[in-house]
Amino acid sequence: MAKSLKLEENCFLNQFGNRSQYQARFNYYAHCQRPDLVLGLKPHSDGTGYTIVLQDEEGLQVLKDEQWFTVPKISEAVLVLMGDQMEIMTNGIFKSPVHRVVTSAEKERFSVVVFYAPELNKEIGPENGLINEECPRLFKNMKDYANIHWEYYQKGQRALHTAKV
Ligand SMILES: O=C(O)CCC(=O)C(=O)O
Ligand SMILES: [Fe+2]
Repeated sequence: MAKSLKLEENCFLNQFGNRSQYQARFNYYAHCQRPDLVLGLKPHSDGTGYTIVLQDEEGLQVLKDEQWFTVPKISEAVLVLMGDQMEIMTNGIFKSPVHRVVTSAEKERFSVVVFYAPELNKEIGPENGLINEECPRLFKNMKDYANIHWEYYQKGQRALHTAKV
């Protein structure tokens, strides 16, 4: 990811720190008789650096231009979703998408999700190499963004605006 932005190869790894955190969540979505009324998971963006998703059935949807797009099921493929903290570190270049999980009347669904986040109490912020006259700094340096994200998540809101300059 750093190379794709012509940055020093370890720059994001350095921001995550030596004690960066991996957390795994195993999700089970039962089939549901009223998928028109019931979501598996409400719309949100992740407060992580990035998130790795393995799904056995379709159901995950990503919001783009006010439309929901279903992530296709590709066997043996993992999906990597950018989280809010990568949006901050890339000064808004990599977008942390709003996503949700819908239910199905026919199929149950399992997913394994790994959340990768910077170490606790580690300051992160936009890479200097991505800030210039044309692209001014969009985000502040922050510590423990995941905690702020969680407070907003519980209210069904995004937290990214709290990191804006
Ligand atoms: O179950 C999934 O595919 C995604 C779950 C998810 O978005 C999350 O746990 O944050
Ligand atoms: Fe998520």
